[in-house]
Amino acid sequence: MDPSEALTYQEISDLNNRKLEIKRQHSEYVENHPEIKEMLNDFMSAVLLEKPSNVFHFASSHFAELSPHNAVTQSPAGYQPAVVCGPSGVGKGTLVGLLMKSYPGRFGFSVSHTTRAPRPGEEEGREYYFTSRDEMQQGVEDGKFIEYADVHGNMYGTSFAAVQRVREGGKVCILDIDVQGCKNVKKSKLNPRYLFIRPPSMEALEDRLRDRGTEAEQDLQRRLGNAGVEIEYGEGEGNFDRVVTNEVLEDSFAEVKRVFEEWYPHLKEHSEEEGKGEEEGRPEDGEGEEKN
Ligand SMILES: Nc1ncnc2c1ncn2[C@@H]1O[C@H](COP(=O)(O)OP(=O)(O)OP(=O)(O)O)[C@@H](O)[C@H]1O
Repeated sequence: MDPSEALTYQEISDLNNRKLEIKRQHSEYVENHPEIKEMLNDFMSAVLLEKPSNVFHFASSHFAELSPHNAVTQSPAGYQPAVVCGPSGVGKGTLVGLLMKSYPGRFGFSVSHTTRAPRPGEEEGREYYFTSRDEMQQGVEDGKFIEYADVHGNMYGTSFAAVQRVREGGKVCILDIDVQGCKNVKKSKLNPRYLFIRPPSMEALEDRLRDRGTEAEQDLQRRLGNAGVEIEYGEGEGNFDRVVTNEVLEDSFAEVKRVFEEWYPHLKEHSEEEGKGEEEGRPEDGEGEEKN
């Protein structure tokens, strides 16, 4: 080789650094997307089970089931669910409530399972599916839950079947969840759309939580303490399909509507006027019961 073509020490070192940086970015991406390994493992298991003669054909139908295009065009499984995630107090519930009002009958919430006893007035399958700890643990072991948590000695969780029921009703199932729940959803096979709502600043977030007045000081501090890493995760490359900053509510809601109409074009056919009075109910969590 012509010595003039050889790389300088500096160039080699730059190349090595670039290689390390790319490797780091790849690992970070894979770590933030546990569904990749899950998907590949699933594919491998399906191949070994079926032993197809044409692996290319088999792969194309196996992965076609996961494609967002298939999911949003109304397949027998219904519309692809949507995760709305963000730190506590950012305005997820407010924005989701406005969405439901704007598109009556188009969205639904899944009914969670819980091991706590029903309260007076609560109905099986309306507020919750009430179950025993043994039964719920068995369900978790059998992979029936998308996500679950143990809160103050009771288990709560979202089952695949509950989301499926909303989809079968022809509605888009919305999962209004925190970052921890979102990470669990990512480990599951649900394959939803992911929207992250971020606050314009930590000060604005604190003001909102204080003005809402639903948490004691210690709980409020805990929520604010978690918000920093949650926002960092929300802004992380490739972690969410879309990120919306909730500053002026009117503007952020207009943006959220644009995102949803892009994801679910059938929403454009529906106006607020059409379904007046047909407001969508969210299963109430019950007073003082806080799962995050
Ligand atoms: N753009 C906004 N500007 C000012 N206040 C807002 C805005 N959006 C929501 N809020 C207010 O902030 C408070 C928190 O909103 P909300 O309860 O919807 O948050 P959240 O993200 O659902 O919280 P959590 O996860 O704790 O349920 C509410 O009092 C709401 O009215």
